[in-house]
Amino acid sequence: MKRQKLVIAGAGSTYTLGMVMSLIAEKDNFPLECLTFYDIDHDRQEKVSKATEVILKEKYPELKQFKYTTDKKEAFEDADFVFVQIRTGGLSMREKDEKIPLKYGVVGQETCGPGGMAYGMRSISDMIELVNDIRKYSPDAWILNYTNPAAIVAEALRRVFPNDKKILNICDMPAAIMVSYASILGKEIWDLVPEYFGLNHFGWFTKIYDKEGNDLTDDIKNSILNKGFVPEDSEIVNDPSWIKTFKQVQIMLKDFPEYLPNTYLQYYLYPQDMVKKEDINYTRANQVIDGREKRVKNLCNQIIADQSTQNAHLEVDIHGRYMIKVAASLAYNNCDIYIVITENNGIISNLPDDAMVEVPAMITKNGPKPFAIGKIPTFYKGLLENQLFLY
Ligand SMILES: NC(=O)c1ccc[n+]([C@@H]2O[C@H](COP(=O)([O-])OP(=O)(O)OC[C@H]3O[C@@H](n4cnc5c(N)ncnc54)[C@H](O)[C@@H]3O)[C@@H](O)[C@H]2O)c1
Ligand SMILES: O=P(O)(O)OC[C@H]1O[C@H](O[C@H]2[C@H](O)[C@@H](O)[C@@H](O)O[C@@H]2CO)[C@H](O)[C@@H](O)[C@@H]1O
Ligand SMILES: [Mn+2]
Repeated sequence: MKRQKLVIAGAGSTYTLGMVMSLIAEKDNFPLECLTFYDIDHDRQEKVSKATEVILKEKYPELKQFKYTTDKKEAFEDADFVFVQIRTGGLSMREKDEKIPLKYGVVGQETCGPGGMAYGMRSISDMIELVNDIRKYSPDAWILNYTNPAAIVAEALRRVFPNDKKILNICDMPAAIMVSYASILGKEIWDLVPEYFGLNHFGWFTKIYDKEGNDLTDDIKNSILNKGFVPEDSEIVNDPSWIKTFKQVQIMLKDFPEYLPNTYLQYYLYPQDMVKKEDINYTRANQVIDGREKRVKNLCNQIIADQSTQNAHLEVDIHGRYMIKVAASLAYNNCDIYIVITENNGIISNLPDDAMVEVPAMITKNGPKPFAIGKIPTFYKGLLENQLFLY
């Protein structure tokens, strides 16, 4: 099995430690030769990197090299994979994306509505620059992108790099939802096979099967309708905001019983309720700044001070694991099925060919091979087109 040269761009991210723990958990499936961190913010990246050095020394001694840099050439030369997770403008701009629309009684959310559009406008130029930089030094590397708003970023990258077939945008939300389905069913997420269609943060599960082909959709629906729905992934299981969001899935399913909704549909189906629930003086950005960002910083400080992970609560999460599983399937032609964002090209036959849709695909070394979905019902087509025509 060829060992991979991986770069993480935006390595000062709050998600990097989870990604590192997931790389360790997946080392047999996606073995690394070297790992390089790249970020434009030296100090932010250095803290995460110093902690990562300790973690890797303990848990990944076979890794040949780990380094971190703000130099593009040093970062991107000779890479096999680049995982991208940047946030242009940082969490302080996220705060504005959320608070300004709320001031006008409109949904204030980082990937939906005016805030999502503003974040999109910021992300696009950095992402285009980053892809050009990566391509200068590694024309053949796979670029797997998590940077939000993934729907808008995917659309921009499709337009600017139409011939680059090694850029793949993904989102962890369908996978995080499937972790909760798996828990309902007493199974592992990797035992489930989804049927799903939509745009990023705007889609529906139409079926969930097990690997033997048994249809488990009604079991999941009945459980949600009768017992509610809760997050189960380690990163969000105890987070009050995510608990509230998952709870809303029961209401969505009661009101729209045909398919199982992505959690983000709450902002589109109940915008005024969402606005009412928000505190304009303390939005999600504030919660993340005071929560995940501080927690990760403290975790890094603890590991660096101890030069050990013995007092650190480190967890593997679905966010990290999902991207690595997709990467492994691309690298080794595993032909696993994952939900990814890809050009429609007839997959949803009554949506435009050039739409960037989120659908299940077989992930091969030649890229994602999405499965045909055919015509979607008018209601969903209308909702999706409303979004598409905004772009
Ligand atoms: N697609 C998904 O489902 C998904 C899931 C989780 C997070 N995300 C996205 O991942 C990104 C990171 O989230 P976070 O909360 O950890 O943010 P963060 O602010 O903690 O980290 C982002 C890092 O990116 C760096 N950065 C900013 N611009 C850069 C550039 N041009 N080049 C290199 N580095 C740059 C920052 O310095 C920072 O260290 C965000 O875009 C977020 O929306 C996406
Ligand atoms: O409000 P945040 O910053 O906590 O989350 C925003 C992101 O939410 C989704 O990602 C979840 C993910 O689904 C879950 O598995 C876990 O890893 O937590 C993430 C959030 O913390 C969404 O898919 C992303 O696009 C958002 O960035
Ligand atoms: Mn997402």
